[in-house]
Amino acid sequence: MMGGILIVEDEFAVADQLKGVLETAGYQVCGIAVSVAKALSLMESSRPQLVLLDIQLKGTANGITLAHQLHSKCIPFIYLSANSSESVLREAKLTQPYGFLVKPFREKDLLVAIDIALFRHQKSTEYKTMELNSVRKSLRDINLLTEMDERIPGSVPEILQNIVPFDYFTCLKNENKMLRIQYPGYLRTDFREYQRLGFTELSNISGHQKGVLKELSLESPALNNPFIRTMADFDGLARSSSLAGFYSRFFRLKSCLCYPLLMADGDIQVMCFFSKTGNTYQQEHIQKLDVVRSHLEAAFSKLFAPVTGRQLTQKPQAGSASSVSGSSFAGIVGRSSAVLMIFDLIRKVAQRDTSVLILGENGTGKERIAKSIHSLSARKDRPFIIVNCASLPIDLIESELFGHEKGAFTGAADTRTGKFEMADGGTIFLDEIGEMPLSAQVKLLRVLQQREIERVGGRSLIRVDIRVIAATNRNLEKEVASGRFRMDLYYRLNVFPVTMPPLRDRKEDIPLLAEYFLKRQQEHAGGEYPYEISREVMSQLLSYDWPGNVRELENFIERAVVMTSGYYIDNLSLLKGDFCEEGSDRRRIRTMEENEREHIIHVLRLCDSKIYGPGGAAELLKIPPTTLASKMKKLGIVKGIGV
Ligand SMILES: Nc1ncnc2c1ncn2[C@@H]1O[C@H](COP(=O)(O)OP(=O)(O)OP(=O)(O)O)[C@@H](O)[C@H]1O
Repeated sequence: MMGGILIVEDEFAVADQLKGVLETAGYQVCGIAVSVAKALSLMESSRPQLVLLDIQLKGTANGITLAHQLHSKCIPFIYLSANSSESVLREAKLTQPYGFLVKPFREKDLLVAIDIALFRHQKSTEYKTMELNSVRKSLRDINLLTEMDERIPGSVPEILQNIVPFDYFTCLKNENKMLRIQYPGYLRTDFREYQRLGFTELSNISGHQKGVLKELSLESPALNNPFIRTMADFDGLARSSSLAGFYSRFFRLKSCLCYPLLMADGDIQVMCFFSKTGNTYQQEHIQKLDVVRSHLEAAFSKLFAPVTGRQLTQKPQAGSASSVSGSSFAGIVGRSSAVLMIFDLIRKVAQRDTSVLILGENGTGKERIAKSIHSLSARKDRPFIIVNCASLPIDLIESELFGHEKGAFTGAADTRTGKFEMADGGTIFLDEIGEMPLSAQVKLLRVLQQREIERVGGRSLIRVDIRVIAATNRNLEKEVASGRFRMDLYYRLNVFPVTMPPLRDRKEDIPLLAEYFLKRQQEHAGGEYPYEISREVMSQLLSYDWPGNVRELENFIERAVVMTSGYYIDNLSLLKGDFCEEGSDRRRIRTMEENEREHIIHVLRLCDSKIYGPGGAAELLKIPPTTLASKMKKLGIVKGIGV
C-alpha cells in the first residue's frame, strides 16, 4: 500500500502492538515515531497515507501540535488518546481529525476507524480536486475577457467566493510596503448579489472625503507570505491599521485573509478577503489559493491592466447585481453572512452523492435545507423520503426502514416496502438521527456501506441507489463518547457536515423572516392588505433570544396575526404571550392551540422535561411519547428551554 501508516506513540510496547494489528489486517506501517520531531523527520522521506497519533508525547510538542501540521499538509490522522476530557477533545476537534479513539480501544474499533478515515479522505480529496478544477476553469474564463467586470457583472466575486468565502472582498495596491485602496471592493448582499463599492460609494457610506480614504493604509505582507487574522488578532489589526479599522467599522467585519499576487507588470496586489464571522479563515484557504495562484495572477493582471474607463470611481453597472434567491433556495429566507455561507456549502454539495449531516438546534431549518439539497441535485425528480428517527416505534424500526415480507412476523399480513426502497433513485432524509436506537444503527451502517437492504423475513438483498441526508440537534460527538451513538456510523454520516446557525446569531434575518411569514399569512387568509409590524414590536423581536429559532418566530407571527384585529401588529405584550390586555374592551379568547401549548409546557416542567418512560410527560398526558414529541415540534416547544 502506498504511503503506509505512521504510528506516533511514545510507549514502545503500545506502538509495537499497533504495528502488529495493522500488519495482520494488511496495512503497511511506514514507521514509528516517539516524538513530534521524529515524526516530522520520518515524514520528510516519505508521506504517510495516514497517521495514528497519540496526544501525550515525549518532548515539548504534543500530538495536537503535530496535528496542525498534518492538517495543513492534508494528511489524514486519527487521535489515540488515554485522555478524553472535554477540554482536550475541544482542542483536538479544532484540528479536524478523521477519528478519535480513547484508550484502551478494541482492535475492531481501530480498524473501523482507519477504514472510515481513508474513505472520508478519498471523498474529500476527490471533492477538492473537482472544486479546484472548476475554479481553474472559471479563472481561465476571466483571463479571456478584457472588460470582464462590465461584460459579466458580478462574476469575479462569485468565482472568488468559490475559493475563499467572504463578506467583503477587495484588492489593495502595495505601495512601499503599505496597502492602499485603489480598486473597487465587493460587499456581499445576497446569495449571488454583490454591491460594487468604489471611492464614491465608500465615501457616501463613511462620510469620509475621497482624499481621506486614499490615505488609509495597512501593512503589506511580503510576496509568498499571506496572512490570516481572526478574532482577537483581527481586532488588534483593526486597532493598529487605519484601513483594517475602516473596513471593520463600516462593514462589521471580524476576520481577514490577505494574499499577495505578483502582477505581470511586476507590481504586487494583495487580495483581501474579509468575513463577518471571527473564525472563517484557515490554512486550507491559503493552500487553495496557492494551487490556483498562477491563474489568479494571470486573471488579475488582465483585470488591473490600465484601461481607461475602469477607474474606481466608475458607477456600478445597471444590473450589476443578479439575484437568484427564490429559485435555487426556494422558501429559505436569509441574507446574513451565516446563511449565505450555508447556501454556498449546499450549492457545492448538492450535485454530488455525498452524505450530508445537518447539525443545529430545533427549528433552525434543517429539514428545509435537506429538501433544498435534494431539489438542487440530479435526483430532484425522484422521491425525497423523510424518516423521523425519533418517532419510529422501536419494535417496527426495521420493517419501517427496510420493509417486510408477508408473514415475516405476527401482524405482517402483506408485503411492505420500506422507506429505503421508496427512496430508490432519490434522497432519504433521516431526521433526528441522534435518537435512533443502537440496534438500528448497525443496520443503517450496513446500508450506507453496501447500499443494499434486506426486507424483514426476506431472503435476498435488494440494491438501492440513495443519497443520505441526516440531521440532528444533538451533539453527536458527545453521544459517541457516551456510547449512545456508533462511532463508525457517525464518521460515515459526517462526510459533509453543515451546521445551521441559531436565529439569535443571525438577528439581521429576523425582519426578512417576519416579512416572509406575514406575507404567507396574508396569502392564506386571502387578505387584501399586507400585514405590517410596528417599529416597537420589531425591536422586541430583535432583542428576543428565540430559543425555538425560526419555528418559534413562524409560530409567533401566526399567533400575532390571529390576535390582531387589523393589519398593523403593534401589541407589545405579544411576545410575552399575554394577550389579555387590561382595560381592553376586546378581551382575547385563548385558542385551543395556545391552551395545549401551555398545558404541555406545564406538564413537562412537572416531570423535569422527561418525555418517555414511567413518570414522563407522555404517561401523565396519557398519549404515546411519539405523539407528544410531534406535538411539541408543531407547537415550537423546545425541551430544556423555558421548560
Ligand atoms: N430560513 C428559513 N426561511 C423560511 N422558513 C424557514 C427557514 N428556516 C426554517 N423555516 C421554517 O421554520 C420551521 C422549522 O424548520 P425545519 O423543520 O426545517 O427546522 P428543523 O431544524 O428541521 O427543526 P427540528 O430540529 O425541530 O426538526 C419550518 O416551518 C420551516 O419552514
